[in-house]
Order: sequence, then C-alpha cells, then structure tokens
Amino acid sequence: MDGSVKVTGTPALELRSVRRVYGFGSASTTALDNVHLTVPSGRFVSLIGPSGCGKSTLLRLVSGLEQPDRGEVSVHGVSPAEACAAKMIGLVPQSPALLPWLSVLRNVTLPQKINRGAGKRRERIADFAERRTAAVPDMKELLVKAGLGDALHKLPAQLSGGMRQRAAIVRAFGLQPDVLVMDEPFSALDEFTRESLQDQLLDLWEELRTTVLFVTHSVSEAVRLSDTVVVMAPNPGRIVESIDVDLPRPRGERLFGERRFHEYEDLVRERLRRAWHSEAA
Ligand SMILES: Nc1ncnc2c1ncn2[C@@H]1O[C@H](COP(=O)(O)OP(=O)(O)OP(=O)(O)O)[C@@H](O)[C@H]1O
Repeated sequence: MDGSVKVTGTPALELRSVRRVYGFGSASTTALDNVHLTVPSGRFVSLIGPSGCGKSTLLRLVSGLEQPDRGEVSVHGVSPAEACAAKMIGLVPQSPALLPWLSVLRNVTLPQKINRGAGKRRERIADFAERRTAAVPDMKELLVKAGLGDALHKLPAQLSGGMRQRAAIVRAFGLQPDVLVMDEPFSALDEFTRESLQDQLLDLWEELRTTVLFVTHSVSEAVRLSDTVVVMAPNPGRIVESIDVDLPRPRGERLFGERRFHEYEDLVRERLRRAWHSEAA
C-alpha cells in the first residue's frame, strides 16, 4: 500500500520500495517490506501499529542509522547520511538524553553552538537554503514557552520526567532540523503530562513548521497531533493505510469533545484491528 500524500516540490522524506531484513534464512525477520512513504515538507506524520511492525526500523532508516536491503530512502532529495552530516535530522528518543552536569539552558544551547558548521553543508543541499531563512530561535524563549522558565538553571536531575522530555524537545527544535524524528517520546509519562506536552509540541511545531515523523502507540495522540496517521502491520512490516486527519488547527483541549475527532479515532482503531488480524492470519 502506498503512503503517499499530495506533494509539491521535493518531499521532506521519501521511501521507495524499502525492504529491511534482519538475520538469515529461516531465522530471518522481514522488518519492512515494500514500504512507500512520501512526506511533504512541514507535515506532522505519525506511525502507529502493533509491536514489531517496523516503526523503529523505519525511523532508523530515515535517521541514517541503518541502510535498507532494497529500495531507497531520501531526506529532502539527499541520502540520510548526507542529511545527518548537515544536521537536517533531529532525534527525540523515548527517554531524554540530557547531559547531567549541565543546566537546562546549557543543555539546549550547547548543541546549537557545536553544530554551527552544519549550516554550510545545509546550504549546499538543493532547495534547502531558500527555505532556511528563519532566524535561529531564542532558546531561552522556547524554554519559557515550554513551561521551563523557572528551570533554566536547574540540572536535569532536579527535574521531573516530563520536564526533562520538554527540555529534550526544545533542544531538538532549537537545532532547527529539517526533519524531527520522535520515537514514542511521551510513552513513559502520565496522561495529563502527556497531554500538556502534546500542547507544547504542537505550539513549537506550529511556530517552526519542522517536518515531524512521530511514533506512538496511542490512537488519540496520533489523531490529535498529526496531519497524516500511517497505520502499519507486522510479518512482514508494512504500511497498510495512510489516513489524512482533516481537523482544524490549533488542536487544543476542546478537540477531545468533538465528534469528528472521535470518528478519526474510531477509523484508526478499526484499521489497527485489521492490522492485528493480518498478523494472526
Ligand atoms: N537488530 C535487530 N536484529 C534482529 N531483529 C530485529 C532487530 N531490530 C528489529 N528486529 C525485528 O524487526 C521487527 C521490527 O522491529 P521494530 O523494532 O522496528 O518494530 P516496532 O514496530 O518499532 O516495535 P515496538 O512497537 O515494539 O517498538 C521485529 O520483529 C523485531 O524483532
């Protein structure tokens, strides 16, 4: 199944006929098979599907951490390796990797300083320079927006899990990646913290309009955040459906009371159920 959505210009992400197999012979696992996905620049796309359907594998291929066995992956028309060298890709893992000896403010500003040289590499990449006109974001301001104004000078150990994850998200946005890859970033958090972080993520995304590829196991999170929800199935890992979420933004708390929001949730759930059945078959 094709995960394409309408595209103008070079897409931010493109996977064509991608296959990734782990192991050999009878012990092998086809983590991804014949995956096509096109993500236009600036879109928020979530991947959802049963455990083992290849979501993390797909993220690793996009981030250049692994190569496909077949097919092609490109990020703004270049290979993930080139995109990584130009710091076009930002990664937010499940648990935030902040440097424990640096304050929150230093944690988020240090990578910006270290990565200044990447700008030159970015400018050489077609279609990138003209879009990279936005000023470097003020990290202090972003931290305040993310509700961390009182924690600027605290160490990571002095923060709650939710606050640490917020700092990690601000740090990732601050590097102005062209594509932000997020692997279940809120899975370890309670529901209220999770919703508040969704709010803050949406605020930052609406301001900076980075392309986001987001893995989640939560249907309501996927529907609330995304322009497109990509449903995957396992054995072999593949895309079974790409659902465009045509709900207005901003998507604040009021959304939870709206019928259309729940209709989208039901649709995604139904497709997920089918994905489970296809696994059992
Ligand atoms: N390094 C590896 N070696 C062998 N098999 C692997 C490796 N990485 C992943 N796999 C297998 O590939 C398949 C897809 O794994 P992947 O982690 O991408 O799935 P996922 O959808 O992210 O799962 P989850 O939701 O549980 O995180 C699984 O069957 C997994 O066991």
